[in-house]
Amino acid sequence: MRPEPKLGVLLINLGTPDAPRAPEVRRYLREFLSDPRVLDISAVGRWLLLHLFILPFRPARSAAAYRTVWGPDGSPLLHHSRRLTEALRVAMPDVDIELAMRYGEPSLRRGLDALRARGCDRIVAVPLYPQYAASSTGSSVEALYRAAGEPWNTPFLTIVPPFYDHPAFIDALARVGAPVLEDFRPDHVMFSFHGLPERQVKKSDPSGAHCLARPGCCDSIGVNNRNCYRAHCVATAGALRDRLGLRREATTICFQSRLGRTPWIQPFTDVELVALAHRGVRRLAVFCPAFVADCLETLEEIGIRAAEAFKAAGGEDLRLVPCLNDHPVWVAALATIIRESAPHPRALPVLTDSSSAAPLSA
Ligand SMILES: C=CC1=C(C)c2cc3[nH]c(cc4nc(cc5[nH]c(cc1n2)c(C)c5CCC(=O)O)C(CCC(=O)O)=C4C)c(C)c3C=C
Ligand SMILES: [Fe+2]
Ligand SMILES: [Fe+2]
Repeated sequence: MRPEPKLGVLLINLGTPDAPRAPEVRRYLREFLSDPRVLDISAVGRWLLLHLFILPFRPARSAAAYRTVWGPDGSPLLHHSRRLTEALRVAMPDVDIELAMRYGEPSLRRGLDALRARGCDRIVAVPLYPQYAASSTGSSVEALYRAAGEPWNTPFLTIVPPFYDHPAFIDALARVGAPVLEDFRPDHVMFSFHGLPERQVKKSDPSGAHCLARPGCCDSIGVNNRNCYRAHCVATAGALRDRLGLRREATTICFQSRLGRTPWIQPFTDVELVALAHRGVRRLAVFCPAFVADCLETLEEIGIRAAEAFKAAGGEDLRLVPCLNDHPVWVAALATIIRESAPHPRALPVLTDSSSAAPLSA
């Protein structure tokens, strides 16, 4: 008798260094920034940029930044991702769940092997990036297909698509954020997303004529910008703003964490912070809805550095709204998102001798 297909879930996040020290950060950055989807320039250009300009200087600086947010359980990104995995195991006791990272450990290969060892031939993979970017989602999916294709008996994959406007995701963001806004009483709310080179946004536009071609190109999603990271971010921010009942004028959408001299998508978080303070905003709350887990980019870049910059420009206080992490509403929302994508063994009617309405042979 054919065994019941066993479903496994693989949660995938970006990855993080093993320790907040220059050698470990260098190893992490080398793997991350050697990815042609991240530094999408010629192989020679990437090698030169990495080895002449980034790896000699950035690891020490980034390691110092990591040290300011490193906890007793290590990197916040890994810590929160592990806790989410544990909580999801409790919420979905009928499936096996593993965590994997695109770069570093636990690797995609390790996660897939662990699921296979437990008999999971069908795997639902969840890239934990709400908005699509070729350098985050695309890279994870490409590496997943490669790793899944290595063994003799390949698993059968279903990949959860970007969930940037999924009502359960938006609702979770709102439920985590609302008590913070209630307590902090900001006079302005910022939605700060990870940035992306403009070139990468344009490459996701199959027409080559829509993305970043005119102001407002990201205000709605159609066939040409359906994979546009910036349009996904605008959709997340708009849905969250509406769900929280905020006025458009009391909010700002912006993009943080740029690297190098190539043009990155605008407006920039560090510029907007100062402009808001100069316009008289005193209390600023910041959501980071591109990240489901708190990490260096939220805790250090916004929680520490942006807060200092805002106050130096005349602001009174900046409050970082925590990421979804392992909050119970997010765990429930993620379970919903996964169940909606999971292949149901009997989702499609199968015609067999016993189930077919008409006899096979008249
Ligand atoms: C939200 C999804 C992410 C996209 C898209 C993304 C693109 C992207 N990132 C870099 C460069 C760096 N990012 C770094 C950290 C980092 N990036 C993301 C997510 C996305 N990146 C996360 C979750 C983190 C935090 C990891 C952690 O350990 O906490 C870093 C490393 C830190 C540093 O040295 O500043 C770099 C570098 C590029 C170039 C890029 C797209 C082209
Ligand atoms: Fe990044
Ligand atoms: Fe766009």
